[in-house]
Amino acid sequence: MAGTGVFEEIIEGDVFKYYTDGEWKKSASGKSVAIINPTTRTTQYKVQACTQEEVNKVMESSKIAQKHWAKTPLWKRAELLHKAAAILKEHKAPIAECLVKEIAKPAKDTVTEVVRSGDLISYCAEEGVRILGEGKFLVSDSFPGNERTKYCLTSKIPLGVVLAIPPFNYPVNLAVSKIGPALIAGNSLVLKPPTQGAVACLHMVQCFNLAGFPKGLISCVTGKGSEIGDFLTMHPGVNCISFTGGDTGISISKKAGMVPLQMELGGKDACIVLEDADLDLVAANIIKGGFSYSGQRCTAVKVVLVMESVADALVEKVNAKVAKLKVGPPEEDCDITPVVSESSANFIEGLAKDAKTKGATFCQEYKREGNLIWPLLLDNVRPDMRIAWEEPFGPIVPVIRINSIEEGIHHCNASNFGLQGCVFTKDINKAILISDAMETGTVQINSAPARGPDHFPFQGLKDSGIGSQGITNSINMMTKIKSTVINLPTPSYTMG
Ligand SMILES: NC(=O)C1=CN([C@@H]2O[C@H](COP(=O)(O)OP(=O)(O)OC[C@H]3O[C@@H](n4cnc5c(N)ncnc54)[C@H](OP(=O)(O)O)[C@@H]3O)[C@@H](O)[C@H]2O)C=CC1
Ligand SMILES: O=C(O)[C@H](O)COP(=O)(O)O
Repeated sequence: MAGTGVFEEIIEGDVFKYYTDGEWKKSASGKSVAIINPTTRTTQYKVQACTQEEVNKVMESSKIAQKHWAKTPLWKRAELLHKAAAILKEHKAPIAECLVKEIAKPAKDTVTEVVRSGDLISYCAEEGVRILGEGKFLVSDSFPGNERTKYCLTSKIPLGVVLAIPPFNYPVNLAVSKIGPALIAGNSLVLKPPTQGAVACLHMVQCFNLAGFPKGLISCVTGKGSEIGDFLTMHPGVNCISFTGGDTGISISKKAGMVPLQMELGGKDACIVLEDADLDLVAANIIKGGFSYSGQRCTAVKVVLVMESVADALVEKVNAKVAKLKVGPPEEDCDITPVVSESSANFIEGLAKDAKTKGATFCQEYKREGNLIWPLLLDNVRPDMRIAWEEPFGPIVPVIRINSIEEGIHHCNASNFGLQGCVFTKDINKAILISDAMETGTVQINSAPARGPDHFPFQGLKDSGIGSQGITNSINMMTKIKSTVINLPTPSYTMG
C-alpha cells in the first residue's frame, strides 16, 4: 500500500513529504496540494506545496552534490543505477497502485509502466558506460593549411543541475527517462513531478534514496506547476531543462535562460491508410493507438486519413472493435478509464460538440459520466472542425476521408504539431516516399505511433518539441563536449 513499508518515511499524517538533501521533509509553507482521484473525483492524496525558499535550498544542495558526483567513477554511477532499478521493480505494486488512483491508468498498464521504468534505468547505466567511456581523438592536418601539430582529445562532461518536469500520463516512466540519463552522465537532478502522479513519483524517488545515492544528488519538489513552475524553470541554478508536456513547454522555452532544452510536447499523430492496406491490421492499430489509456498519450493516433474507397470497410471494422472495449474504473483493468480531470473531460466534450454541430458522423452515441467518456469514432470529419486539428487527449478518434495520398500528406503537414505519424500500405516503396514527405519526427510503417522501445530516438518537429529523447540521445543531450588540445613544437606524423 502507498506510504507503507519502505515508503513509511515519505508521509506524515496524510501529506506526503518532499525530498531534499537525502531526507524527506515537510514544507515550511504548511500548505498542501490535493491530488484528485479521476475516478472518484475526491481527494486521494496530498503533497507539500514547496516554497521558493525551499527551491533555492534544493538548488544549492544540488549544485554541491553534482560536483562530487562528477568525480564518481562511471562504473560506480552505473552500479547505483542498477540498484535503484532493482528496488523500483521490487516495489512495483505500491507504485502501480498510486498510478491507478492518481491518473486512472488501467491497473495492468501501471505495472508495465513501473517495470519498463526499471528496465530504462538499467539500460541507461549500460549505455552510459559504453558511450561516456569513449571520446574522440582528432589531428589537425585534415583541415587545409594545417600541419599535424595539434592533437585534440574530446570527452563528454556533465552539464550540472538538470531540471526534470514530466507530465501526468507517464509520471514514473517519463521521470526516469530524464533521471537515468542525467545521473549516469554525472549531473544532479531536481524533479518537479506532475501534480497528478506526484505520489507515484515520490515513491519512485524513495527507491533511488534506498539505493544509496549521495545526498542532494536527487531532489523532488512538489507543488502546482502554475505556482512554482516559473520559479524553477527560470532559476539561475538550473543548467538544463528536460520537459515533457503540453503548450506549457512552449512558454518555458521562451522564458528559460541560456540552457540546453529538451522539450517533448503535444502531437496530432496522423494515420494514413492506403487502398492496399491490411484493414484488419489498421483497425487493430487504431484501437490500440487511438484508445489505449483513453487516448491520453502524446503518440496516440489523433486523426485517421483514409482513402475513400476503403473508408466504409475500415470504419465498420473499427466500430466492431470499439463495441468490445470495456469502459469503467482502472482498478478493473478497463480499456477506457476516466480521463485525468474534469477540465480535460470538458475540453474533450467541447471538441465532440463542435464536431456534432458541424456535421460529423457519430459512430457511437456520445456518453459521459463524470470524467469517464465512452470511446467515440467520428467519421466524415472535415478540416473546419476543431477535432481535425486539436489534440483531444481523450478517447475520441476522428476519421477524415481522402481522395489522394497528397491530400493525406497535406493534412498531416498543415498541423502545427509534428510528433509522429503512421502509414499503412503493403507497398514499401510508397511507404518510404510518404514517410519522407511527412513532417514528423518519426513515421511508423504498418503500426501505430509509439515512443518505445525506450532506446529509440524520440523527437517532435514544429510545436512538438526541441531536441531528441531516447536513452542514447538523452545521455548525449545532458552532456557537453570538452576538448583538450595538445600543441606540438614540430609536426609529427605516425609512420605505421
Ligand atoms: N511529446 C511527449 O512526449 C508528450 C507530450 N505530452 C503532452 O502533454 C500534454 C498533457 O500533459 P499535461 O501533464 O497535462 O501537460 P502540462 O504541460 O500541463 O504539464 C506538464 C508538466 O508541466 C508542469 N507545469 C505546469 N505549469 C508549469 C510551469 N509554468 N512551469 C513549469 N512546469 C509547469 C506540470 O505540473 P502540474 O501538474 O503541477 O501542473 C506538469 O508536471 C498533452 O498536450 C500531451 O500531448 C504528454 C506526454 C508525452
Ligand atoms: O507520454 C506519452 O504520451 C508518450 O511519450 C508515449 O509513450 P508511448 O508511445 O510509449 O505510449
